[in-house]
Amino acid sequence: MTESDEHVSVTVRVPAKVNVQLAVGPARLDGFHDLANVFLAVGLYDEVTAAPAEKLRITCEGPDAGLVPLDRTNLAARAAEALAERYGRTPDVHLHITKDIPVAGGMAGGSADGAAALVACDALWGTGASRDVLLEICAELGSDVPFSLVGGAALGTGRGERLTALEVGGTFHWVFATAARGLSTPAVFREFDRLGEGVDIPAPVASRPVLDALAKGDAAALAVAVSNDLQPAALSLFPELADTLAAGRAAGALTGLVSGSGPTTAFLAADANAAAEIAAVLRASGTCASARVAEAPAAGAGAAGATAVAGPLPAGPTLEG
Ligand SMILES: C[C@](O)(CO)[C@H](O)COP(=O)(O)OP(=O)(O)OC[C@H]1O[C@@H](n2ccc(N)nc2=O)[C@H](O)[C@@H]1O
Ligand SMILES: Nc1ncnc2c1ncn2[C@@H]1O[C@H](COP(=O)(O)OP(=O)(O)OP(=O)(O)O)[C@@H](O)[C@H]1O
Repeated sequence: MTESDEHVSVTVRVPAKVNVQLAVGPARLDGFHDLANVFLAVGLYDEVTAAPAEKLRITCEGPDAGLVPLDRTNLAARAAEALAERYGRTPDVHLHITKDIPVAGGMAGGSADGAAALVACDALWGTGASRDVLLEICAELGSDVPFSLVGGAALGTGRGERLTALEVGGTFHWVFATAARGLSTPAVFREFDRLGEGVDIPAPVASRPVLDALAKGDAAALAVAVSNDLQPAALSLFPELADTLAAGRAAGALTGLVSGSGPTTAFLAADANAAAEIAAVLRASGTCASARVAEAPAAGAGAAGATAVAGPLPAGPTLEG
């Protein structure tokens, strides 16, 4: 950084996700599960701003900021360290997270911040990492992180990190009901294993009706086709979610399902008006902490337009000066 770059900062916007299909295979020897994971990026966003600093520092603002770790376990910090290590530099960066994605909600909030931090540091440091290198680092950080980089819709195979982009033929209107407490992703996978003991679990396969409904932008067809193999495990650990699902369906949702490992519940609506109505009914139902509307698909952290560079501040006299 030269002196004139001192005030440069890079801000990257990154979306949450919902899984419109989450087919889970048996536990692998490494403890992970093979998936057929159909990701859809939705318009609830975190922002990560990277600015030069003497050493790695994380700050966070937003209603759930108190739940976010500010040490090196934060996925944004891990992303900065991974990129710095790869290019032989020090991760001398201040990462500020503006958090709007529910924490520990099954919407890949931490993964989103990891992907956004990677893109922001790459731009701030002028690293020029290729998309393949960024995707490789994302996959090291976590199974959901590559998707946060690409956004849109994608099929994730392996543990969910191997992505194939999917076509989306229209806008989908969603409502997300957040819960008063979080669920741990490893705990939900463990519960999946416990519930499946003695059962022959087939290898996961992507659902043709899900892919076709996405490609056509057909909400009614998608509502019939969605599935989440982790839902019984999430409901087993968090039985009250059944009340939220019932309330959203009664309010006119085309379908309701647990988002990923939960406990956020996701409701598909016929249009924007229906989504607003379902959110209002859910808020009044007493079965959730909050209800938010969001449209899909949304662009990922690596998309053109997701990155904004600010500064350097203009030289010369200030207003006071
Ligand atoms: C539930 C989903 O959010 C659906 O998109 C993801 O599969 C979870 O992705 P993630 O939070 O990025 O997960 P990771 O950080 O990679 O792994 C956290 C833990 O979740 C479990 N895990 C995760 C992914 C996977 N395919 N199989 C697993 O069993 C493992 O116990 C792992 O230790
Ligand atoms: N940047 C971050 N934002 C939120 N949580 C983070 C972050 N970095 C690390 N964490 C840790 O990760 C845990 C899971 O948080 P996160 O919001 O990513 O859950 P999630 O949305 O359920 O994840 P996923 O859907 O990918 O399984 C948190 O409880 C927190 O301890």
